[in-house]
Amino acid sequence: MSDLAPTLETIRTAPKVLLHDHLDGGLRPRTVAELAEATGYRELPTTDVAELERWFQAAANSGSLESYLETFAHTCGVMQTEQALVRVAAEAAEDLAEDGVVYAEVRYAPELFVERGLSLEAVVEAVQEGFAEGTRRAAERGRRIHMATLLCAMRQHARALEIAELAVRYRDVGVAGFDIAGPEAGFPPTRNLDAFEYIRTSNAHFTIHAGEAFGLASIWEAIQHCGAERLGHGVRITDDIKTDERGEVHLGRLAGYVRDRRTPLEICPSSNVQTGAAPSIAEHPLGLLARLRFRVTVNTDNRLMSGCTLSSEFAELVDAFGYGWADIQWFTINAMKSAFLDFDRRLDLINNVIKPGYAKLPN
Ligand SMILES: O=c1[nH]cnc2c1ncn2[C@@H]1O[C@H](CO)[C@@H](O)[C@H]1O
Ligand SMILES: [Zn+2]
Repeated sequence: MSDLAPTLETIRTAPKVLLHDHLDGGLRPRTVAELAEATGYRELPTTDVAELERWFQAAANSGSLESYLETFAHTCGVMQTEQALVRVAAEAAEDLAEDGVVYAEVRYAPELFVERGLSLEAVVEAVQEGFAEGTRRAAERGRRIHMATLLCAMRQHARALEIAELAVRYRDVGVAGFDIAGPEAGFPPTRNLDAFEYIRTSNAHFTIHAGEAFGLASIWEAIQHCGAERLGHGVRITDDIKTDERGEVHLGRLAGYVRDRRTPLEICPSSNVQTGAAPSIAEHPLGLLARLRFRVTVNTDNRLMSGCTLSSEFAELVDAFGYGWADIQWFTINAMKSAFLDFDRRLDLINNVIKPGYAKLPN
């Protein structure tokens, strides 16, 4: 492994794994503008591409999850046709592959794309077609990426069981799991118990956005009542970790449980700073959680709203915490171990793509 400190440029060449990325939070700014024009969406704050890019980041930089989420009205607004969905999904696969991501689970809520009459099935099929197309185009440029899909239900709507059924119905064609997203405060995960039970009894996988805008109660419900396999964000688990006067760290029972069970935390540093879940990257709880050997993974959440890539998230962590290549490989293998992919294929990616990739980094 290279002795040189990782830089944005070299991180881009290393194989990476992404578990938490929203399709409707990752559009290219130019695509938002072009799709608005093509589909007759008139609500954009501006049609100038550079201004639009700045607008999304500034508007998402709001300090609260609720106002952060308002920016999605515009991305979802331009994603109401099959063609638009195919294009957005294809570009997502291409952009991730170009950034050196070798395995990605990209999520979205099908119920947000039915305003102009698409069925939930048509939405899923369009996105799968786009992922296949983007994967093909990336391969032509010598980039291999495996794209998997997670279907989200929105916490504030009451369609979770229906979306869970959809996820199971499409599991053999690339839908790897289920999630709930949207505002956390006031919408505890237990409102959707029937959906989670359906997923579990179908031997399917799910993660839950929990411990981002709301604290321990949300994480506890997600894990102990719903049976979540992973936590979307989960950063508020630090509310159950105390450091005493001597500097010794003590885990409460829930934090201990999460660490003992190796429950993966899908941490998204820049997004957390924007929504106020963390004060800054340098003070982000990821540093403590990684030091305590929680199963930490690094993710983008919304590349458009945060103006980030997975590589830029790692580069920020390198600056803030002094991480080296061994740490980046650790986060990457953590993510690959936690993926909703068959065990033999996870092992294959770890042994035949990730480890050799880090072994031959430039030095
Ligand atoms: O960090 C987040 N926390 C909760 N919900 C989110 C986050 N980022 C995006 N979404 C929500 O998930 C939907 C499906 O992709 C998006 O439309 C957005 O409303
Ligand atoms: Zn998210």
